[in-house]
Amino acid sequence: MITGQGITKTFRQRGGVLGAREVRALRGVDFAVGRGGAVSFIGESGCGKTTLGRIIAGLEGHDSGEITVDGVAMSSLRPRARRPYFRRIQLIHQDPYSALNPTRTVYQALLAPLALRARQTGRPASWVDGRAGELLDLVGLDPDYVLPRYPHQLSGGMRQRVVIARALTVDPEMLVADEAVSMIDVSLRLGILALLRDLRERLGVSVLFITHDVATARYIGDDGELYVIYRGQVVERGPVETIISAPVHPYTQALLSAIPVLHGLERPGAQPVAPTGTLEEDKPDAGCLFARRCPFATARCAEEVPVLGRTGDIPQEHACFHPEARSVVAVPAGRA
Ligand SMILES: Nc1ncnc2c1ncn2[C@@H]1O[C@H](COP(=O)(O)OP(=O)(O)OP(=O)(O)O)[C@@H](O)[C@H]1O
Repeated sequence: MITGQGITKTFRQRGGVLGAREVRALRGVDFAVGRGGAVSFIGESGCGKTTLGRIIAGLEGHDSGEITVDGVAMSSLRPRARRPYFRRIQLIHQDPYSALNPTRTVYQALLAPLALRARQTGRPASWVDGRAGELLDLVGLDPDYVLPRYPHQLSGGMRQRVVIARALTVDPEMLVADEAVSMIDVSLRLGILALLRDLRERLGVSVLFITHDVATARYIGDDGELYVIYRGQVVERGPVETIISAPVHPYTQALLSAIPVLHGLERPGAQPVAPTGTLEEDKPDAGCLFARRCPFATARCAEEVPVLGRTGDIPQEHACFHPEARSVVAVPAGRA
């Protein structure tokens, strides 16, 4: 189980005509991902998703809050002692080409981490070759074809499968997939998403999926949880199917309205919820962060901060004073 409590992160950006400024990338994010579980963080560009993924994978520090891995608080350990824990959390980047060294064959890319793994687990060096083949099989690649090849000789989908196989060399507990299919040809995306779902079932590895596209989040697993994040804050959280079929936060509704196709959810008469303004415009931090763009905001929203939690008989958690399941759905394909 990997958890985060109250994770905050502020970047200080220097330069530019406006001089230095602070960007509050994360404002107290809580999450929990159990063994074999699937959690998706969705939100528009700049909402803090990538920052969160990097913090969870141990690649970026945070200002306050706590990450625990199997009950061990990372803040209680020295940086060196944290490494074996963070090694269990492997990040899959959106660009598989830049993640692989172009001068190394797939065999060479897998050799180093597998040799290290063999030493760590007391296995003979001969184990490495067999394991490389097993891992490629597991990600749906033919080892004989792929092992001697360089990244440029493979398709984008195959390269991403190699990256996933390499992440599996350390027997991870969780894969953090940051827009893992966004740079892959549309025809190959579903295959990668199905692979991640399959790995959850076969290996019990959990998947934390970071995306701006809720339709892809669904494929990771219907049993998954969705976290909708806006300006560094989780505004709605719950089972993926509940949130997609009955979102209650106006920001989630706006996100879903922006999706051109969501098969099976097109309802006649549904009206898209259109947020007003842009992300940059709503600078003030008082009250609800979404208030200035929200079509349903009242005076209360500008003054009081809504806290993530449940109200009434709404099943999912939300941070909104006026939650209401609205019929938002996407414009069917071709009519966007
Ligand atoms: N290293 C950094 N230095 C300064 N500011 C940063 C840094 N990394 C991220 N930011 C800022 O933090 C905010 C959140 O960025 P982040 O990349 O986490 O968002 P995101 O939701 O992943 O967006 P995208 O989908 O475009 O990658 C943005 O305003 C970004 O400009």
